Amino acid sequence: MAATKYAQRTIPKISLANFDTRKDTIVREICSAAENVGFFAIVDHGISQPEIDHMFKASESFFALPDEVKATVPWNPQNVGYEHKSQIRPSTGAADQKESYQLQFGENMKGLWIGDEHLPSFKPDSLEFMHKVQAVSERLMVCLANGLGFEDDYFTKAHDVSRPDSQSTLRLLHYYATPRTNDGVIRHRAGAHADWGFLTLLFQKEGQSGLEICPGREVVTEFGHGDAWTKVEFGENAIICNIGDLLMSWSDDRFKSTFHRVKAPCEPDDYYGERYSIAFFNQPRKDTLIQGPKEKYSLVTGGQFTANAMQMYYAALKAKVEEAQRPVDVLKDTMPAAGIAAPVVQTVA
Ligand SMILES: O=C(O)CCC(=O)C(=O)O
Ligand SMILES: [Fe+2]
Repeated sequence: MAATKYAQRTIPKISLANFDTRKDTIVREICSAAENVGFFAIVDHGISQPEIDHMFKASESFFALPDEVKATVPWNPQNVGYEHKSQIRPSTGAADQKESYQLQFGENMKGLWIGDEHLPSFKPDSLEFMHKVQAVSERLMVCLANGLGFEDDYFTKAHDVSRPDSQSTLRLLHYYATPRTNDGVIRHRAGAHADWGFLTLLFQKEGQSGLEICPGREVVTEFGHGDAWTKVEFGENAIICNIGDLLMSWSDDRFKSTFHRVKAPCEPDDYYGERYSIAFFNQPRKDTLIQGPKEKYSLVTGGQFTANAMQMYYAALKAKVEEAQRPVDVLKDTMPAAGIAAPVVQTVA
């Protein structure tokens, strides 16, 4: 197999310290990163390392539960719950070798919080962490709105997590250790993709590397296959942020939604151990009206945008699976792309 090509690219690291007095500088830095790379890291964001470590501990405790206990909170198309090895990406046509548990703030979680008898403080601890990540997201939303010429609270109102139908999602991820065998099988972790939502915030653990990006989606090959990738490596106190497809269209393509992946370990220097990460997907309310300041794309609601994205996703996946001559049936139980709430009726038979 050809060695992966890598390119040195600078992924900006932006401090949110003294936000109120430095707001103009922070807006400039965030908008420039969003326009040029689509990825940036934030530090001095106000969530302490012990708070992040505590959430990772909760995540590890959840994934360490017996399979039959995890099966009591199964994933459903509202994009909540537990799944393992069920997410097939259009870029690979094969399931990611991971398990994940998705949590939301509102009514979609009914019956899907792991029971107190298994993990007593899991729900309150997770909700507390989610509200902290939401608060950081709201600062970024103020900057992004400001940069696009909208009122400061334009995006925060569209992502109000106190609404019962809020769709923003915290996703706990656990990638299994990959055997160092030389059998030619690629064990995908998170196959190359772009996120469909508004803005993703990602927490990683020191030493558990693997996240890579391939910017310039308009010029790279399909899903960046064969293109040059860049490793995303920051200390664990940094939050990695990336623009999703929704914000790309909401900004008339000014801000870039970028291909990224967690590399399938296959070369000697790759990281083969297990990896835990935590992603927070900001998703707008279903009734939000979405249109960029230049009206490049027609007006859609948050709900319509999601449904369109889902349709495109399943069409791409179907094409990939057919190309690999596997029965389309395998799509029946697949979960949708990252950060998106699927419609209840799936579009692929
Ligand atoms: O686990 C990671 O580091 C990335 C996950 C990701 O890109 C996603 O779930 O959308
Ligand atoms: Fe992603």
